[in-house]
Amino acid sequence: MARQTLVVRTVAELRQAVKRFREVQETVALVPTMGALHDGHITLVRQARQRASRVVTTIFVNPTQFAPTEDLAKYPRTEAADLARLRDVGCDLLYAPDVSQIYPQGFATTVSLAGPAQAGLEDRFRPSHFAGVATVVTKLFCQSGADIALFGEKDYQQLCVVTQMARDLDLPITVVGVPTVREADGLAMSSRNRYLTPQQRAQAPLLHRTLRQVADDVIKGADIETALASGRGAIAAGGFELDYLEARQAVSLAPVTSLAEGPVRLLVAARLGATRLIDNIGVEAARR
Ligand SMILES: Nc1ncnc2c1ncn2[C@@H]1O[C@H](COP(=O)(O)OP(=O)(O)OP(=O)(O)O)[C@@H](O)[C@H]1O
Ligand SMILES: CC(C)(CO)[C@@H](O)C(=O)[O-]
Ligand code: BAL
Repeated sequence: MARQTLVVRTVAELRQAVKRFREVQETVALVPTMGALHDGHITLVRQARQRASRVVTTIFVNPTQFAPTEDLAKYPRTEAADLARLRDVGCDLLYAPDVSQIYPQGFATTVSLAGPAQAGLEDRFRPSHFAGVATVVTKLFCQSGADIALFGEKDYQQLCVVTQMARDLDLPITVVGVPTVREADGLAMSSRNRYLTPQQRAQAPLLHRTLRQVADDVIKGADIETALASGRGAIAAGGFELDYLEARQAVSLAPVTSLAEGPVRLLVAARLGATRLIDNIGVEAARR
């Protein structure tokens, strides 16, 4: 039977609801999102249900992680449909705060960290992005008091940043990564996929195909830089504007030049017209 999904919009209501869960010794899992929910998000909620007795999903399009040139204003907002999906999957609570609940008047603190947040990659192209993410995620952790929080590997650098941040700040929460959910043709599910024209949608799976090809080449013994150079060529030939295609140590995100320094993660970001897509795979996982 589908569970009821209660909707709350203030910190006080959120705390009250979580306190009620705690009174009967429930464990609470948090799934932070920006809404426009797809099967990737729903997989996070399903995994959350397996790992905790209560699930809180948050929908908040966080302004501080968008640069002024980015898509904050046009970011898809589909709360009624999102709530229906959350009800179907048995999420207990939707926390959909107004901006004043997260950044009340006079808010003056930013959480920023070195390590994976400054490893280049997304940070090179979105320089204030991870400070915005780290700040809002810290707030959501503190406001909810959840025991665990689930994040998708699709945003791999974000997962590394949040994991490091929780460890560095002794936040009393366990961060759990969930493998990327893909369309049948390999495209990583993303709320931004809906911006793609039919022609761009047909081009988009090339990103994942190229990641797999580079991984295969490296596994067969190719030099990592040579395999990446050929991957970069394929992505450009496929009509993308490439931001980066790089190999990194999977935990620290430090640059790597050989599998011996592994585990190795391949990460890519590229644009089709105005739409920016990201993806990544583990080289060792591609062996399977
Ligand atoms: N395809 C996916 N598989 C697994 N997790 C995902 C997937 N897409 C998003 N997530 C995770 O869902 C959480 C919320 O992400 P978000 O709401 O930004 O969705 P998104 O689809 O990544 O949106 P965007 O297109 O803005 O990047 C993040 O932890 C993110 O990594
Ligand atoms: C983690 C997050 C919800 C913080 O705004 C966002 O970056 C996202 O949706 O991945
Ligand atoms: N999925 C990460 C959120 C962002 O791109 O801003």
